[in-house]
Amino acid sequence: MEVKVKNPWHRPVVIFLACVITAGIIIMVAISVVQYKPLHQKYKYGIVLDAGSSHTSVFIYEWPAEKENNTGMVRQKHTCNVQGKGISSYSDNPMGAGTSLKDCMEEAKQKIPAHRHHETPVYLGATAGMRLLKMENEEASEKVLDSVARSLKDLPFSYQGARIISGQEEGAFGWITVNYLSENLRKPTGTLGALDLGGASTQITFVPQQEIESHDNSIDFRLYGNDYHLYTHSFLCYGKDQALKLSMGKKIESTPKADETHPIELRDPCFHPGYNFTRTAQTVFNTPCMKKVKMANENFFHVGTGNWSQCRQSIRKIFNTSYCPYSRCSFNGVFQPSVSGNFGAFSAFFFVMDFLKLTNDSLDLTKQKLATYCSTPWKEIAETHPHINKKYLSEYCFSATYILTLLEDGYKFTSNNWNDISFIKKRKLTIVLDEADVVVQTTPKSLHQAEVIAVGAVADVSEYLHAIFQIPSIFGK
Ligand SMILES: Nc1ncnc2c1ncn2[C@@H]1O[C@H](COP(=O)(O)OP(=O)(O)O)[C@@H](O)[C@H]1O
Ligand SMILES: [Ca+2]
Repeated sequence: MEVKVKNPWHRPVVIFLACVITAGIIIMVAISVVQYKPLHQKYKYGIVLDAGSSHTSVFIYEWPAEKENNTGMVRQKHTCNVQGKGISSYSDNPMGAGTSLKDCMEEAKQKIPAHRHHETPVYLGATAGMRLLKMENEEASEKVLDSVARSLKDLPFSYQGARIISGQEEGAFGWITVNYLSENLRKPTGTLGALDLGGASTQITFVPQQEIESHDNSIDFRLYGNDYHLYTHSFLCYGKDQALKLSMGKKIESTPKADETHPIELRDPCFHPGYNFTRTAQTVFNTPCMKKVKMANENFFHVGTGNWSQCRQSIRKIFNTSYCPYSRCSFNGVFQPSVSGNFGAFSAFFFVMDFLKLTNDSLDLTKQKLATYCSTPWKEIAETHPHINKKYLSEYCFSATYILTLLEDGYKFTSNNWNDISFIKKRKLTIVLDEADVVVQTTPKSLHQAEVIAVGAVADVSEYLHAIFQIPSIFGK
């Protein structure tokens, strides 16, 4: 006979187990609810590194994965400034270039949800600092690029490339950015020309009113269903840091030595009275922008005299306007149609003019204010701005005078069209995507490749970024 043994623990165990299972279900539901939210935010991301001559910035873009009403807003979700100098400064320690990106890329990992990492494209574009390093020491420039590439490939993101972009591309990107910012590409109204002042190069890009006489200065785009025919030029060595070296180099070469035992005293009208520093000639001549000189190991005294009109004269000497193989030139024999329409001036154009509060004046008033500023004693300037980086602070007089000379004597802006230039901070980039066909193409010689890109309407930003980064292949470089 079978005896049913009554287990006294049976009911409590069942109750206990039921409780545990219920609690488990609640916890699991709670976890999935919490996780459900980001999953259903459905954003996509892209990362672009702008490796400038003076520093590298990391931009994270974000846009809805599924476009509602066919419109997708792309926003710059986050910017991170890489600590230290630009990647081209790592020529003696290439590994350091890759390492320098670590903190910002760690931040990118935090800002982008983990489940999106693998599909997030990451691009690095290096500008004029690396162009100069490549001219000076190609092997070193390759090592630096290898090092940043390796560091980006080590991340969970989708590595798309790290390369030096051409001056033409840089001009084109600047123009596209300025016009995206002002939503001009979506309106039938005119576009803004773009003026970009970096440390090592400067770019001018606009829709010309006359025929482009030199092939190298022409780019053709199709964006949002409109065709654009642009003039662009990038002046290598005419960013404000290289221009300062060019201008100081010229002064040093024409300064007589009092005697063999004393260093040269460079009396510099572009620096404030009372400014006085000892420098090595190496800091001026260590650039492929100038001929190597013998005195590179010598010291010189850099002494400010604060005279705006003399400063202007000295800066004019770095622009060669004595020859022009075309109907019109800006300087150094470079073709340029006359400037027309409105311009957005950004990067160092903005930093400098904004610091000096010179963004809203007439050309004449700008000159008057600048003359007063340059003649202000260095002690007074330094006391008024104790928290501003001393290098920037000491150079604002030079930088602003250079900006005026470049715009007036170089690009031929006049007091009549000076106020067509708006000094703009690149605001957070917001790109509105609807059925945006981003098509980029250029001269007939590489039309084949251009057509390949032209076939597909750009569905989302990663493709837009891709298209942008493809420009060089269309340029046939
Ligand atoms: N707050 C500031 N004041 C003055 N100059 C600045 C400021 N911030 C950045 N700059 C300058 O802006 C320039 C930026 O150039 P960068 O983009 O690094 O070089 P490039 O585009 O030539 O590769 C540099 O000359 C840098 O010193
Ligand atoms: Ca730049």
